[in-house]
Amino acid sequence: MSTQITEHQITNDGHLLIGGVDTTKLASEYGTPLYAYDISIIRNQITHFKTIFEKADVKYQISYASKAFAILAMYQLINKENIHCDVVSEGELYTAKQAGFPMDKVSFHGNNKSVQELTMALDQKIGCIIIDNFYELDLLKQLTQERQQSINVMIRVTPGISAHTHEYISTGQEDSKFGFDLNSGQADKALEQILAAPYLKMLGAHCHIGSQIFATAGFVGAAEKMMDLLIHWQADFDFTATVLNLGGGFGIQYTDDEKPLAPEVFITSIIEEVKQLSATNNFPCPEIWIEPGRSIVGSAGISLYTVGSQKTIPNVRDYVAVDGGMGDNIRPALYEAKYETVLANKMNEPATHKVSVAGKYCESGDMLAWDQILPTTTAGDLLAVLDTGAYGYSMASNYNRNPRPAVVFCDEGESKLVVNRETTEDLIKLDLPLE
Ligand SMILES: Cc1ncc(COP(=O)(O)O)c(C=O)c1O
Ligand SMILES: N[C@@H](CCCC[NH3+])C(=O)O
Repeated sequence: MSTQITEHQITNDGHLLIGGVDTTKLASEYGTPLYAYDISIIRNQITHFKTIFEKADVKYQISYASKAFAILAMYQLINKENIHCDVVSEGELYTAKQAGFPMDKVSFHGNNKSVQELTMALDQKIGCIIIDNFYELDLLKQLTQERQQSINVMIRVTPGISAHTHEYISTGQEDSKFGFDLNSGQADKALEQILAAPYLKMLGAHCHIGSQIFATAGFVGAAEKMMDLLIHWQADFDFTATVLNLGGGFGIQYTDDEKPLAPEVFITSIIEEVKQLSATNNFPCPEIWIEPGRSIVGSAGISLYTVGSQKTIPNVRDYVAVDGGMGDNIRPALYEAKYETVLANKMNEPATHKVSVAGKYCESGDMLAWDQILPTTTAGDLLAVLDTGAYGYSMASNYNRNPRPAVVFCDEGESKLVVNRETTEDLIKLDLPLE
């Protein structure tokens, strides 16, 4: 069984609890597949991040990377925790707005923001636009000039740091679609243009080296390069940045053999580097922003499925199929991501069988987990995939015309439905008949 589940999370009759709620009750009340979140984990993680900065006595901002999980209730939850968030699309910005999230606490990311998106950001007077490229910079100069409206900006820089993670989620290397390249001087050119633009208020620089990172070296290297950049900007452009945004990417534990560093290890090493370079260069210590996504929501969520068919190939493999798969969690198919699973209705039964958990989609690659040691599995059992809170529901699709699952928040033994299950009628809502 996963080391991440303690005896407090199991009922006497062997049912997995989440946020104090029996998962078998969740399944019968809301159906499966179902995303269930223990929201105390989200709150605690945010408090934990805050405490690290407060102990270090530096100015900081935590900006939740909402792409990890972006629904109305999530924006409302993080607003209660009084942190910022970043959005990457009109849809995320709209959801945050509808959730009543304060627009001045929103930053906007993206490597190809449309005129419509930039206009919406200006209409909503959001906190900051993180400019990614010269095309966007030109658009924003033009729009702010026409509207005679000022807006805070930062630029995203690719610092030339390779994070040791899956290449699809590595973003800080020079050869990346994101950001202004540092080595060729693009970042300096962007700064000059911003300083000359009357309505763009430059806060500082941003970088994000990648996601699911397990070592501090990349963050420390990025902090060093970014501080060098800010010091150079002060010396050569007479511009003193007030914000250094070092992005997200802090890795979490998905499987027993992964050993991620605690957030304090990452954050403390970043803070120390920034503080030390500020002091030695007589540069005012900038406000340090981070953009954690996965590390805030990942371990708070599980996906619940009902077991259906099984297939045994003698001397090869036993497959157990569930009623969801790559439509509600694309990560195993996309990144070969690994998860731990449990039989949520048989937590006290001995785990004796090695099985691989297949989804129901028409793709051989639609597997949720390989080689799981579970109790004897029968049709109707409730299977939980653990730690699916980040980039699970947010990357869900309707492939094979499967409706997307419902989402519930659980806390202190109570559950609340926060996203309805899609229906088959919903699936044809946008379709138009030929005749
Ligand atoms: C700019 C930016 N910030 C923050 C994040 C959040 O990363 P993570 O969920 O790994 O913390 C991402 C996604 O990788 C990102 O692209
Ligand atoms: N979607 C990725 C994370 C990186 C995306 C954000 N830049 C994942 O599921 O691991």
